[in-house]
Amino acid sequence: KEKAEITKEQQAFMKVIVDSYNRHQIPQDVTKKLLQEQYSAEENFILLTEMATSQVQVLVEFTKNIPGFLSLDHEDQIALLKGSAVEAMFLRSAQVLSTKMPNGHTEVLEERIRNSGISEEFMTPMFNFYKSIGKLHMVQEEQALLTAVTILTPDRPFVKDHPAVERLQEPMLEVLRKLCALHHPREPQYFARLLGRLTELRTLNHYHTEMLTSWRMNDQKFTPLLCEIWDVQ
Ligand SMILES: O=C(Nc1ccccc1)[C@H](C1CCCCC1)n1c(-c2ccc(Cl)cc2)nc2cc(F)c(F)cc21
Repeated sequence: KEKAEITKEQQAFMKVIVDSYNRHQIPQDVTKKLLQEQYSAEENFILLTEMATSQVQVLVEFTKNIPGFLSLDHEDQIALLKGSAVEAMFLRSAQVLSTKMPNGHTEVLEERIRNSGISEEFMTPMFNFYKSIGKLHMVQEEQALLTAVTILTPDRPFVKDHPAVERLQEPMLEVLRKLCALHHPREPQYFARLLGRLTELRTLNHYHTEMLTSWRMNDQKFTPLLCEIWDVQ
């Protein structure tokens, strides 16, 4: 009989991660701002750099609460954060877009993003990803754990002690697997589909530098933190 039920310690472990994820939410003001009006490409770019900078700070706080993360080699901690920040931002963006909104708001939000200044060629892969995340109807615990699993990806560039990261990621994947079975009992493949989204997320990683440098405006300015995290400037 498969160990289906979530044990007491797994519940405690999950609570730490979900509480931290909820505490470290990006203020939904990016959607409020975007729903207010269509900004120029310049204004949207500034909004993106502000949101992305605060998202990285929030991501660091969230990651510090992942059990065992702070006992990893310090350089590996940096490599994991640097390697997952862009994916965490796209994952968060997808979750923001798939949040239930009043009638018509999602369509307006989508329109504003399409006209934000991102060049046309990146719209399809980006919105395909957003749509595929939306179709999963993830519950909050799944979102929090999926973000933690993304951060604890052992094969990021420059990670030295892979096994140490795997040892942290494995219990997370185990709890996530049980959560998926619990919340999506009629979809036995749900967990596999969820992990498949992480592969799609990596492809967005490849595009992100070009998405930024091809933003419809000249001499894009980045914060020092974003220069660190995004391979720009
Ligand atoms: O801010 C953002 N995303 C963010 C959210 C949460 C945390 C950090 C960043 C930007 C907006 C986009 C429109 C201009 C202003 C920034 N954003 C993106 C997005 C991010 C990076 C690149 Cl390269 C392209 C698009 N996809 C989004 C989907 C949403 F539902 C959405 F609401 C905001 C979204």
